[in-house]
Amino acid sequence: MFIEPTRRREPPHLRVGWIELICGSMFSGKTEELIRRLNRARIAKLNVGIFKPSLDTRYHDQNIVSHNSSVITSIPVPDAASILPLAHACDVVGIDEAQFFDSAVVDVCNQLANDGKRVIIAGLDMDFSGKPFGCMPQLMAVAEFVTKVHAICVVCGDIAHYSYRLVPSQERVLLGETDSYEARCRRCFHLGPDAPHREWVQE
Ligand SMILES: Nc1ncnc2c1ncn2[C@@H]1O[C@H](COP(=O)(O)OP(=O)(O)O)[C@@H](O)[C@H]1O
Ligand SMILES: Cc1cn([C@H]2C[C@H](O)[C@@H](COP(=O)(O)O)O2)c(=O)[nH]c1=O
Ligand SMILES: [Zn+2]
Repeated sequence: MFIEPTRRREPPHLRVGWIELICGSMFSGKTEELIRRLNRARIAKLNVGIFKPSLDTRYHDQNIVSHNSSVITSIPVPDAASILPLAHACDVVGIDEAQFFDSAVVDVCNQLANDGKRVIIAGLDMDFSGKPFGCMPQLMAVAEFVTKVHAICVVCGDIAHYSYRLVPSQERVLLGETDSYEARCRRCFHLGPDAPHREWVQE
């Protein structure tokens, strides 16, 4: 488990910020981990701002919802630059679905951290074809802390780090859940549609 660096309450001109990146496949717990860290920052009575790309309206316009139904309210923004003015008064800035943001998201995170804010940003590191997604590689490079979380392969039960697409679309952006994606390990990802899913085992 990630142990948060302590944030002392220095005067604003002495504050040092940083970037924490949470990455992994779908169903790996990125959103749960983001919500956990943001809730703890709120318990510490820090001013927390939470943002997501307005493109992602899967469950709710404003809420960020994990696959396990943890919820936190966020501000949907059309692009990364829109975060800066909205985060002005924040001590901690949370950002979900980083892979959908434009390339300015890297500068935005750097500016926020340079301004003394703790930035916690979560996103898919690979798309459905196993290629690095959007600005995630750049974010990994500039973040002080990178946490890679893993799902469970629904085919064989091993650790999964791929998001396998179950529908034929080749579009990079295709919003969806278990209807269109499943978590798979390296071996089962490459087995494709013929992967033999294990049966449920009754105790
Ligand atoms: N294949 C899977 N592996 C692990 N967790 C899964 C899987 N399928 C569904 N889940 C659920 O998804 C939750 C994680 O959801 P979430 O934080 O939204 O993940 P992410 O943001 O990485 O997609 C887990 O706690 C678990 O309840
Ligand atoms: C792999 C992959 C995923 N997506 C979409 C599917 C979901 O709507 C989000 C990821 O959500 P999560 O919080 O990580 O579960 O991204 C996509 O558009 N393209 C892809 O290749
Ligand atoms: Zn597997």
